[in-house]
Amino acid sequence: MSRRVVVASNNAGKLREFSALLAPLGWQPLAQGELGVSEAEEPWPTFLENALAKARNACAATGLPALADDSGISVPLLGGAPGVLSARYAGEPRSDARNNEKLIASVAARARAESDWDAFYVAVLVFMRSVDDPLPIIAQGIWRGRLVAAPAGEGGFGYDPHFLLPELGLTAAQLPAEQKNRLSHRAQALTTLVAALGGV
Ligand SMILES: O=c1nc[nH]c2c1ncn2[C@H]1C[C@H](O)[C@@H](COP(=O)(O)OP(=O)(O)OP(=O)(O)O)O1
Ligand SMILES: [Mg+2]
Repeated sequence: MSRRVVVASNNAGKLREFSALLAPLGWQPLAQGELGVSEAEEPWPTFLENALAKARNACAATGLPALADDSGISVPLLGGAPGVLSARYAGEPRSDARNNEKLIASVAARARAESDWDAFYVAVLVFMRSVDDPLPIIAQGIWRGRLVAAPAGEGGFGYDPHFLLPELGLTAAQLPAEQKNRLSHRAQALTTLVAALGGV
């Protein structure tokens, strides 16, 4: 039996990863853009609230269960920035290239020690069965790494070319997709979410 679920995202990189992650679970992911769902506002200060807003928006528009992801990269040296503002870090129009440039310049201007380049990805996932679901399933994942000034790799999306996994010696953009999908914040959160969902 396949479970139809609207993936409440317009990010092509996330949609690609969710397709790969959900297929083996027997879920049938439908991109919200293909169903005419308009983009949700995400003005909140927490990943959780933004993910809830996205999931509820997709449920309301489609009448189907929805899975939303609000995610970002956090740098302790920068007080946790860009965090929930990761997608808009360098302002409008949104651009991964300009976001990466701003992030690396901000860290390089302040960094004194190697550990100042530490960073982690965060993903909060929300699964809602319907727009009035009183008990959405919520899960989070964290993936620790270190920023590198020189981008490397063609895979992934967003900040991946600058996100090094020190123990692998590769950036997230250099990992084969299957490996990123075993290790990432998004993959960890999805594993937790599916376990919490149980047979519901
Ligand atoms: O695995 C990742 N690899 C690289 N970058 C990543 C990753 N995961 C999140 N990120 C970055 C991209 C974006 O700058 C922000 C997410 O922002 P976020 O609002 O959740 O997504 P979005 O606006 O791109 O699409 P949408 O809201 O339609 O799902 O964090
Ligand atoms: Mg967004």
